[in-house]
Amino acid sequence: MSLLKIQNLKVHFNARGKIVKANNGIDLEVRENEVMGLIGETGCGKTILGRAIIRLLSDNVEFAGKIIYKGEDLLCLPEDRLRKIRGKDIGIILQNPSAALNPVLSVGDQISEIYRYHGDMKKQEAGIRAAKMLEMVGIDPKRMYEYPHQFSGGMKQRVMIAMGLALNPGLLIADEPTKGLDPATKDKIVYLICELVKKRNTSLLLITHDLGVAEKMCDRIAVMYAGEIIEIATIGNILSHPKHPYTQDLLNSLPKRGLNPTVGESPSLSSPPSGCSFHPRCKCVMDECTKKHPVLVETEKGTNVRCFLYEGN
Ligand SMILES: Nc1ncnc2c1ncn2[C@@H]1O[C@H](COP(=O)(O)OP(=O)(O)OP(=O)(O)O)[C@@H](O)[C@H]1O
Ligand code: NI
Repeated sequence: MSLLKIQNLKVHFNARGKIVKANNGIDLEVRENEVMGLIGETGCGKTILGRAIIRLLSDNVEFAGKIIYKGEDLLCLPEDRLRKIRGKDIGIILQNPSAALNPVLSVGDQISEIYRYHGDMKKQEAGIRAAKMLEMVGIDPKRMYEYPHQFSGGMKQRVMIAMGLALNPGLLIADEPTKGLDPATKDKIVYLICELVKKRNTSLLLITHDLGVAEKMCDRIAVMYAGEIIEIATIGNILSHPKHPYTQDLLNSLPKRGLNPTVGESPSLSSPPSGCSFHPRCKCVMDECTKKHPVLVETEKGTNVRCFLYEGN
């Protein structure tokens, strides 16, 4: 069953007269109880997509398309309705917990605030709930009176997870939840998120650079390039039969496969190359790739690819 269905989503910024097409025609579905990974190199539009779902973006932005959550188009909702959905139905763990946490509020108060705002709870009751959430993410509830600067990177990330899941959302969006953590802490955080979303029947949209993390956590993967999705498949198929030349390059850039990153620079989102945005860097480039824009086509059940190598097959 589909929980979130994004249809032809366009998120364009007007940045000093230039139109930055950060998301340019995204089609993506997240099913119930599914972990969907979103991968792609820096600047390709992953964070913007995560934030667009709950419209947590700057004012210089224009949207088009649909973001259907449980049958309702979030793009049509007024701000006050959306504010109630944020956190309650859709939780988000923002990139960089140090910036996302309030330095002058204790971690307990930051979690309590969520319950007081959404659940209309009294201070004491909200405090009890906050302590339970801390315990759930493996933090001694006695530490609820401490401030973010007293916590390590991994602990701050645990607090973010507690906040993201506090109201038991149907969907959790986690933006680079393991970034900057050492390998052992990373593994623990990955394990914790996986365990919690399974236990609570929460779907997860996981944004990550790290294919190793995606491999451990995801059921399916959507690969983004220059504001578009260029391949969607199960994690098994992505790892064993990557179809798009860019996905193949991404896999080859894994340390265990020789660490060969894609040559060339990622394209400008305000003036992308003609035809397929990836053609200037593509090892399989053909004549038509420079002229026509490929569409996302199903190559086999459950695998969709945006590449002329597979069109017409
Ligand atoms: N407010 C804004 N105005 C103009 N352009 C923006 C704005 N916010 C983001 N962008 C542009 O949108 C593009 C996508 O950014 P985004 O943060 O989604 O990338 P990302 O894939 O999450 O990268 P990373 O992996 O580094 O986090 C970038 O080129 C960025 O410069
Ligand atoms: Ni990002």
